[in-house]
Amino acid sequence: METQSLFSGFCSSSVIPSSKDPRNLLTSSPPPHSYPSCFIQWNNRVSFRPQCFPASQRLRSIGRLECKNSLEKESKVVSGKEDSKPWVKRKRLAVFVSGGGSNFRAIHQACVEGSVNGDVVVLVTNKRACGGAQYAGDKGIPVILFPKTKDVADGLSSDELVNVLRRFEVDFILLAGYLKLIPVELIQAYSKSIFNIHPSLLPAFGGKGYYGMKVHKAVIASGARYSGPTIHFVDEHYDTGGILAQRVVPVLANDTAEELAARVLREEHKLYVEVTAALCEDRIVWREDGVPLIRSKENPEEYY
Ligand SMILES: Nc1nc2c(c(=O)[nH]1)N[C@@H](CN(C=O)c1ccc(C(=O)N[C@@H](CCC(=O)O)C(=O)O)cc1)CN2
Ligand SMILES: NCC(=O)N[C@@H]1O[C@H](COP(=O)([O-])[O-])[C@@H](O)[C@H]1O
Repeated sequence: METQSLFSGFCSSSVIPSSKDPRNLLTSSPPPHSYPSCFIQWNNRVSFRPQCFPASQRLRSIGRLECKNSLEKESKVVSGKEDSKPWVKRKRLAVFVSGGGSNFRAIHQACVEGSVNGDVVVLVTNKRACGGAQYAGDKGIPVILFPKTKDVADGLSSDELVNVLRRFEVDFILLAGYLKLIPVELIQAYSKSIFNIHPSLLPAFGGKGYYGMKVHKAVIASGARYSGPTIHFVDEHYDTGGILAQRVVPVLANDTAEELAARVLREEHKLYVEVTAALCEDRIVWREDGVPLIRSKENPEEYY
């Protein structure tokens, strides 16, 4: 498999191509001052745009790129984890963030440590300098800007994003603090394969306008005695997809929104790793009334 033809992605130490010809995408020569239009450049970091690759050049498989100053080589995920669960293909994950990305980091670390039978192969964000994008860059995970807006002219369109995620052979999409509406094109392309974590017990305190601290302030103002994270399937509206998992935390009488947010976030990290592990082990099942359940890893006869 020709490395040059398959180069894709992001490396903070990437040596930028001296020409648009994909075969010369990787050189050891010093990067040109201005990058070809197919590369997204910010904070001395670069990512790629799909125009780099002729439509005929389908990327068959993309291991994790090891960022090197010399010629980069596409490398399989060398972790020995591939045979940790030989009966279940390691899943390829795309994570979408808009902020600090603590849920993204928890999921990535669980993948690296082996508790999740998967790999984060691409990060998608609408905020190029957010903490999640910084972390991805440090870990050599390709970063993609989405959506394209007047302020983010180098963001991808919905169709471009679908194509790029297909090229990365993404199995599941995990939203983790992503604050833009996922378009119907992506939902149709990844049916029952897009998940979101929301910081309240849906259906309460969800929908347009309910994100971040706004959620926790509303919970406290309501007098609710309990809150907690919800992980749900993503449909075309905010927070209305089928609920897959929840955890409950108390709301204390003197809680500030920040204290409640921190308590919920700690549970989010645990819950998202647990659900992602189940996803990557094909343990999601559908009850006859259409409610999604998780099959227990310890006791396959039990569901929750
Ligand atoms: N198609 C879907 N897209 C998204 C979903 C979803 O369930 N279906 N979940 C959200 C995440 N989310 C709650 O979990 C959420 C995010 C943002 C908003 C919101 O009101 N956003 C504002 C804009 C905020 C900004 O740009 O800073 C808005 O749309 O006016 C509500 C809920 C991710 N996408
Ligand atoms: N409605 C969407 C929403 O409010 N999502 C929330 O944004 C935070 C992202 O934190 P993180 O960037 O540290 O993972 C999380 O608390 C998540 O539940």
